[in-house]
Amino acid sequence: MAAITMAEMWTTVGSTMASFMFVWTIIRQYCPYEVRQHLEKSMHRLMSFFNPHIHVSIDEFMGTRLNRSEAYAAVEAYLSTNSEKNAKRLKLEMEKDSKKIVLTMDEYQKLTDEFQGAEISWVLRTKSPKPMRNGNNSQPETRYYNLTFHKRYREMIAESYLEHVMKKGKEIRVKNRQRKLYTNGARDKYAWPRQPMWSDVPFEHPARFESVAMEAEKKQEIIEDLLTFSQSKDFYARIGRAWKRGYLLYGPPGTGKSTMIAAMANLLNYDVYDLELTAVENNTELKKLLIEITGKSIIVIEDIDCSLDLTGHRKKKKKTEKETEDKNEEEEEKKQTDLKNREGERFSKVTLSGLLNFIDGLWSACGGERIIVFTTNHVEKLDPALIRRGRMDKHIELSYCSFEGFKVLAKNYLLVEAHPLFDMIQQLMGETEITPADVAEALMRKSPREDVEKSLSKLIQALEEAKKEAAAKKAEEESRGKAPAKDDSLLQDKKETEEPQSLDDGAVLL
Ligand SMILES: Nc1ncnc2c1ncn2[C@@H]1O[C@H](COP(=O)(O)OP(=O)(O)OP(=O)(O)O)[C@@H](O)[C@H]1O
Ligand SMILES: [Mg+2]
Repeated sequence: MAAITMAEMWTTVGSTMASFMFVWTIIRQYCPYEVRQHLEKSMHRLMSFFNPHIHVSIDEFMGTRLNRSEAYAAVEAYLSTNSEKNAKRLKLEMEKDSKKIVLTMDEYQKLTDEFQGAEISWVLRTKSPKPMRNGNNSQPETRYYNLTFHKRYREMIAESYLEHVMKKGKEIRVKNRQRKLYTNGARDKYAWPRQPMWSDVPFEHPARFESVAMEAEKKQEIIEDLLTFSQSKDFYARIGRAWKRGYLLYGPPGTGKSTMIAAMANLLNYDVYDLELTAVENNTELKKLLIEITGKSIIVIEDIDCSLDLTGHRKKKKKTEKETEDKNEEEEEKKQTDLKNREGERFSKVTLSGLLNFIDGLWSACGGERIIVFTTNHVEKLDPALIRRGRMDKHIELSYCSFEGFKVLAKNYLLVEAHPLFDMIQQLMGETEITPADVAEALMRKSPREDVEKSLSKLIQALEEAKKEAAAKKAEEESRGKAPAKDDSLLQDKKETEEPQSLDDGAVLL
């Protein structure tokens, strides 16, 4: 008897639900949008009166459809790890600028999360946009995440959980994003519509610190320095300094300066902005470029000594030299006008002070978390003001290959850690200088038949040649040294008339 009553009850519930759904479908179809909205709102109000749960919605777009909400993207990333493990209906997505495919929860899939003892549930829903006045509904549905939790956790969710979701979500997005290599050199300034200040390509350099030939201790010190910097947001805020750090990489060509920059970017997961100073017209343009640079980036100025004449040295003003100086200035002016007029000639007015402002003036703090790297083959040519600590905080010399450096390359290129020929290589390396680039070239396999022994022999040959060359050069220098040094006095005079100039240098002509 009871079973029959139960069955009857379910039939009644079922038919009531069916009637309700039927009526609701008719309402949805035939009721004007405003009435429907009104009914929905009233229903929500009625339900929330009895419901102990709080709902928070996070829309995909803010204001216009063009702005995808940062919060939505962060939630999506945060939930992606949870979805991969727990959701049954997933969607595969590959976001613009992301190097990884992401599995996100599908619409109406529910996911639960736990935080400080609270159970939180997330659902991805869609909502139809408001129809236009003419009744057309051309806009697609928009998505939003709905977050539900019990009202007793209200404060905790608002104060800690949402912050936790945003932080974790942003971290995941940074990890998954496709890093970029930007350059300012390839822009046509007169093109219309205007081209962006920086053009970019995906940054895919494979260099790693493990493969950089360098003494282990020195390498470790650089790695620690970089990691400490990237984790010191609070420290920099506390001491009142912009969150940035300058590195000066110097050494002969082929010693791994550019390779190290790529390794730095890969270690920290930063973008790289390769700033071509010769393509920057003036300080204002430099400032504009700087504003566009986002955080988590390495700004690189390669061969700073060649980029601009930024040494800041100028002739001493002696009274007796006044006339010559005037004449020189006239000539210089003429030279500049000639250059300006020459078709296609670039005229850069980037000054040393402009560059210094770029590095550590008021403008340097915008964007946050950035590393500035200068590379040069001639550190002695640079103005001390440019590379003093605080601007270029860490000076790293990359020099000729040491035996320890060679062992890194041998392990990397030949997969060997020891070999009978190593002793001979060590001895030769103590007698002559060879760049890591030359060692790498010798160790590079040129045919499938080349084995370890052959590669090491090629290196020994390269070392012997380098030794011979160095001996020949030394002999030539010695023979020149014996000849009367006719230019020495002149050189001395020149040195005396030069002195470091203050930073208010004028325009520099390229
Ligand atoms: N320290 C190193 N460790 C590993 N490989 C190196 C190292 N130095 C040079 N190489 C190899 O030599 C090549 C040239 O090196 P890289 O371009 O980094 O030199 P560089 O110091 O930037 O030279 P330049 O001053 O001419 O710009 C790289 O492709 C790399 O394979
Ligand atoms: Mg280089």
